[in-house]
Amino acid sequence: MDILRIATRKSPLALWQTEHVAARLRQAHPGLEVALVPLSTRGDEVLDRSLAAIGGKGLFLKELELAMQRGEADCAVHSLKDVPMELEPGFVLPAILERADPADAFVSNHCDGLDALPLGARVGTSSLRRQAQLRARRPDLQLRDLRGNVNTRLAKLDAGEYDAIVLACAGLQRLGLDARIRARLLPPQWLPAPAQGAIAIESREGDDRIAGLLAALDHAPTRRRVEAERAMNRALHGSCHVPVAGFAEDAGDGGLHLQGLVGDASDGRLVRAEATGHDVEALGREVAARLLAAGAGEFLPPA
Ligand SMILES: NCc1[nH]cc(CCC(=O)O)c1CC(=O)O
Repeated sequence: MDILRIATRKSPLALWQTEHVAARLRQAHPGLEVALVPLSTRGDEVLDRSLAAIGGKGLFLKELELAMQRGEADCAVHSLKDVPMELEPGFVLPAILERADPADAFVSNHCDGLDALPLGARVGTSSLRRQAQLRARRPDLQLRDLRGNVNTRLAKLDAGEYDAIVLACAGLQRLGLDARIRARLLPPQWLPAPAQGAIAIESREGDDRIAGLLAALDHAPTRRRVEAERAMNRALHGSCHVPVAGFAEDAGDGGLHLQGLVGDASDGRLVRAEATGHDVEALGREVAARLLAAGAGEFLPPA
């Protein structure tokens, strides 16, 4: 009997996403045995410093890729927003699942939204992208670091360390925590991370049997949208060290509308750009070029 082994991180959200992929694969391929291979990654272990500070592209991917290289797993499940713009050589993404809610969530125990926060309120997020957009809208807020998995972050909010925190709606919904979402932070004013809300499956390049099994879960409209967002981010040399946001949606005529934003997490200056097009790579590069023409280069690390 055929068996497919899926490498996964061990956080509750990663395990939910991998169980979801496993269930979809069993449904698509009756008779296929699907097993999980849970692994620790450096991104999960280093909680005391910000991800931007410890650096290292693909902090959440490395150990999973090593397991695939050693032949201990056939594929790995990721949140696509955590996958670097350039994959490690020798790996591919044969499946990108239909996108869940891409929006960021405002979570608080006493306020209904960002504008309702009292002057000088404490807001927790370690994401430079979220910090820049918070500063732009509310320069008075005190921004505080907040790391750890979704449940850890909620526990710190509940313990009173923050007046509000910002998380991805998709993660909260997957964990059955929708009730914690007090407001959705929405485009065009607030943009999510490129590919937020999309799950991707990675496998070894040239492993056509595995890629063929995984491809049954690919959702072409989602792939187009997130590829436009990632092409923009790639052209800006974006990573978790850079406050870049991007969001593509269907323009109606088979084309896509892509909005992008680059900001400064320390002073809240933002540069925005948008464009519409059919070629996702060209569209991503076009929005990146417009952002740079509008001065985004000042907020980006030297190329
Ligand atoms: N950076 C961590 C991370 N990676 C993916 C998600 C949420 C799920 C998704 O975007 O698909 C989260 C948590 C968060 O940002 O609140």
